[in-house]
Amino acid sequence: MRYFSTRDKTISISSSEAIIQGISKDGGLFVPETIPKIDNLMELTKMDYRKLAYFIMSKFFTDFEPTLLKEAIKDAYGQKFSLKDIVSIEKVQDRYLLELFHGPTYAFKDMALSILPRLLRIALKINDIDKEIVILTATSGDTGKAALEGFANVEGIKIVVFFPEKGVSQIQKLQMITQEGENTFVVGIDGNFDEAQNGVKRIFNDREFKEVLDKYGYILSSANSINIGRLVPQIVYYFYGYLDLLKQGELEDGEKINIVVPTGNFGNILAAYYGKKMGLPVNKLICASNENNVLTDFINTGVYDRRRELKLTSSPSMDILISSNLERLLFYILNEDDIAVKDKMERLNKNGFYKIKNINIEDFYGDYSTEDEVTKTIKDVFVHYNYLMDPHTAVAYNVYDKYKLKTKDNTKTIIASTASPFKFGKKIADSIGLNTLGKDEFQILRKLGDKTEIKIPEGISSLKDKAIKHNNYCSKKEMKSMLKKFLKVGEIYD
Ligand SMILES: N[C@@H](CCOP(=O)(O)O)C(=O)O
Repeated sequence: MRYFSTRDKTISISSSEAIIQGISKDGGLFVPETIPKIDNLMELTKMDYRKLAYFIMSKFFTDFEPTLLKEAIKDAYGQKFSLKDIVSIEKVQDRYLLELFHGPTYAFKDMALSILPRLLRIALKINDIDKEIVILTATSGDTGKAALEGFANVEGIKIVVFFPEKGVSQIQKLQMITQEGENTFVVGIDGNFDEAQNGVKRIFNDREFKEVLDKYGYILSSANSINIGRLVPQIVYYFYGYLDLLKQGELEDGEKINIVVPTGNFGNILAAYYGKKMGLPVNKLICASNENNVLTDFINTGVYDRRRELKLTSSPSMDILISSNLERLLFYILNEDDIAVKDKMERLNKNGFYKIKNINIEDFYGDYSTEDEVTKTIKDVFVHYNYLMDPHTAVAYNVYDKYKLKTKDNTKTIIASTASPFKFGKKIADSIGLNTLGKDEFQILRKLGDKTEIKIPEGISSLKDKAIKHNNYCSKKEMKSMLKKFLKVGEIYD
């Protein structure tokens, strides 16, 4: 399988090269030359998560030696996940919540970032590269910790995470700044996620700086879903969720489902889109946004317009106005026209918006939730169904409620449940009516655990006593110099 850039199909590289590069040198994202097809789903119901992961990933990562890929999958989806089945499906009201947060950092990002480090190391060997990889990551809260956890103490790799200092929850911040590992570097920036992501992309596109890094034996890669090595592992759990419902007799073979995804950078829902194109029987992909509803507007009007104020909400991982992975969807809805994709991306970069005439995007439905609707949903679902969900999942749950009201569509529906509620303790506690006045985050978490009789995840409660390991802060303009300081590269280090 070869991989093209969404902006230049003459760029054709292997899957291992695409995983190493992360983002194409022309700024585009790598897409597979064809999307493999899967039929006879009933056959796959016999597979456990790891076997299914291999079955799917091996179709995309075709230059990976089968035994090495199997070994990477076995190591990745092991004891770091609290469930033998890695994910779980919970029926709440009339829908199925696909819980993706039983990994080491309690967010769905673990599903891919548990294996990306292993894929990267194999990819380096395939391409006979003996340089040190510097993983550059911009996070709005969940990716950062999942990347740090995945890459910490991995030989030959350094992991650098930039996060919006004021744009993540207290637990998300603590998870990152207490990260151990000499090869880890965490920096809070004075901007928002989009500025962090733009800063990372600027560094990726800085040819001169990359030559300097090369002189010091470094090459850059990405842990964000712009990396195909992040996207492909995220396809697996949508098949797994469908097959689990098939096994349970909740679905007939071939019966179509809707999939609702709380969406920010578009990597998670795009994985479901790939699943649909591969043959997963999907009716609608419901893209659920918070009040940063740039994607809702795009899906409904064909206009992508980031010229609006970025709102800080209770679902910080979705506080994004530049959804990077939408570029891959554009590639398909523009009939794989790389020139057209390049033009739209340049317009977005220069003018802040672009328009797709006669947009053909019937695979998707878009809507959003206000903060008040999120609060009400968290409370109502807890009170009526005794199910506690995090704010991102509540966005998806509420958007699905509105979808059903509007369309009267009764297709069975999976909702991606993307994070543990205990990463957002104050919001959840306030939503269900607990008194949090004058209490610190850990007192609130204890109160929340007592009230709901849910055990606080060990990795969250233990943060209370963890030492702060990273105390770095910079302006969005100083990201490159912070990186140079960490890597000890550049004139002063020559
Ligand atoms: N929601 C993300 C933002 C980056 O998304 P990614 O899927 O491209 O890593 C976060 O939590 O950082």
